[in-house]
Amino acid sequence: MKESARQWAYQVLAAVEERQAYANLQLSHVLNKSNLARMDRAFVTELVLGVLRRQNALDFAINCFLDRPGKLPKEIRRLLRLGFYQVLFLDRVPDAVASNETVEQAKGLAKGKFVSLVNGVLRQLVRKREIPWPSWDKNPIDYLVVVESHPQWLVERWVKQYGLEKARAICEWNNKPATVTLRTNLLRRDRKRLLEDFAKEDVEANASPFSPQGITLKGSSAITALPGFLEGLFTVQDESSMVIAPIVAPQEGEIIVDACAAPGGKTTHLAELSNDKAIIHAWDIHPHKMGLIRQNCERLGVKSVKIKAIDAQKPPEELIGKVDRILVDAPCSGLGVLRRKPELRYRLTEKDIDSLRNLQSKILDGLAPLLKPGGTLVYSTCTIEPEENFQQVKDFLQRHQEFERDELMPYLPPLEFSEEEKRQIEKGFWQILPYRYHSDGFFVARLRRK
Ligand SMILES: C[S@@+](CC[C@H](N)C(=O)[O-])C[C@H]1O[C@@H](n2cnc3c(N)ncnc32)[C@H](O)[C@@H]1O
Repeated sequence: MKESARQWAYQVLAAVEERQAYANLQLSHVLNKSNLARMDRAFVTELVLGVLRRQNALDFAINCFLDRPGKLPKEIRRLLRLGFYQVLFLDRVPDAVASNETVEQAKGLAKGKFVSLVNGVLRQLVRKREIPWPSWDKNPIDYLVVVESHPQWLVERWVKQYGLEKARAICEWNNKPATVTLRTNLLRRDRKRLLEDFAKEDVEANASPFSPQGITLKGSSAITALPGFLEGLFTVQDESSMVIAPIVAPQEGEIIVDACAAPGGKTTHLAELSNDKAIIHAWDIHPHKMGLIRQNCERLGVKSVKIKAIDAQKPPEELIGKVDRILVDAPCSGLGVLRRKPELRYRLTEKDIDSLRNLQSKILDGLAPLLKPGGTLVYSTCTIEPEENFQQVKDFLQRHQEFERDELMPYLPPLEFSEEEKRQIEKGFWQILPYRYHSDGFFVARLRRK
């Protein structure tokens, strides 16, 4: 039987929902197995990420056409989400094709019992198209929950923390497709030359303002097929993440700890910035992630990294007082990267934020004694929750009077900071909101042992 992009998309969505799989990992797993053409692969990706980004809106629309929405079996709802997404959000798929293909798929689900319901609901949608969406002016919270598909608790949290307009900007940004950005491997190329290599191969790419190593790609490219991938001339990294290693500012000959390192994006950056001549300890609690760090180091030709499975809450005692710089790129709720991981918003709860906050403070406490006097501690997360960020740092400084905030501005890229950002940066930390620079959301603080 000919493989269909829609069937693969359904399968990935089922794995995300039933087995709590990560959509991006499941997509690459499934696409590697399939014999789909390039365009069809892009279509599967678009369907999966699009349906996850718009899940609440799709459910709201589907429910408008059902008498008893609660009775709809899960697999039929999943299929209808796919059908509705194509009709409501994809201009290039004709309505008739979207409906017919969805009805075809319904024949293979729930013993074909819902074919006529699926058919009826989709025909009505195509005919009527009017969905009574909540209005931004009358009920902004419902609007963000339904139209922008974010859970109520999160919307309320962001509105309280950031106000309505910013919360809306964050939610809207989370539903945009993510761009691909690369970091030039300074050990092997400079950015100008890499951009020239790309231009010769007709790969559209631009220099990023975030980092002298950063490159933004136009459109979606298969990364492993880009010129220079196998030779390790670059690595994939979001622009916000590229900001962190320069803040650590590693120097040749120093002892550096990257305490939460896997898969090694920032470890290899630290190695590049120190000309591969520092001693970089790359730790992560999960032994199975060691291979990822190793692969990245090998492909990029990095030799100065010592990889070990270590719980950063209990680091080796022999390093006490010996380390020049520590990076804690902490495990966090990841709420700054929802455009890359759209399913996360439906999985996280406020309790998760509390337990992560606990873990983060234990990791910071565990690592603090390793630093030499005058040493640098950089704490970063890819979330925008104050408890995991500003408050975490404030609490740490309360508990550890031997630490103080350090100057941050000299280490930052030359962006046009808002007044609010400048005020933060003066205090030694910076919260990047995801829509602000069209990047991932990130937080970073630079501290110094007195
Ligand atoms: C945000 S990710 C790190 C990303 C990485 N720095 C990079 O740039 O590629 C956080 C990492 O912390 C690790 N982690 C969680 N708990 C830890 C602990 N107690 N000690 C060390 N690592 C931990 C997770 O396994 C995860 O790989």
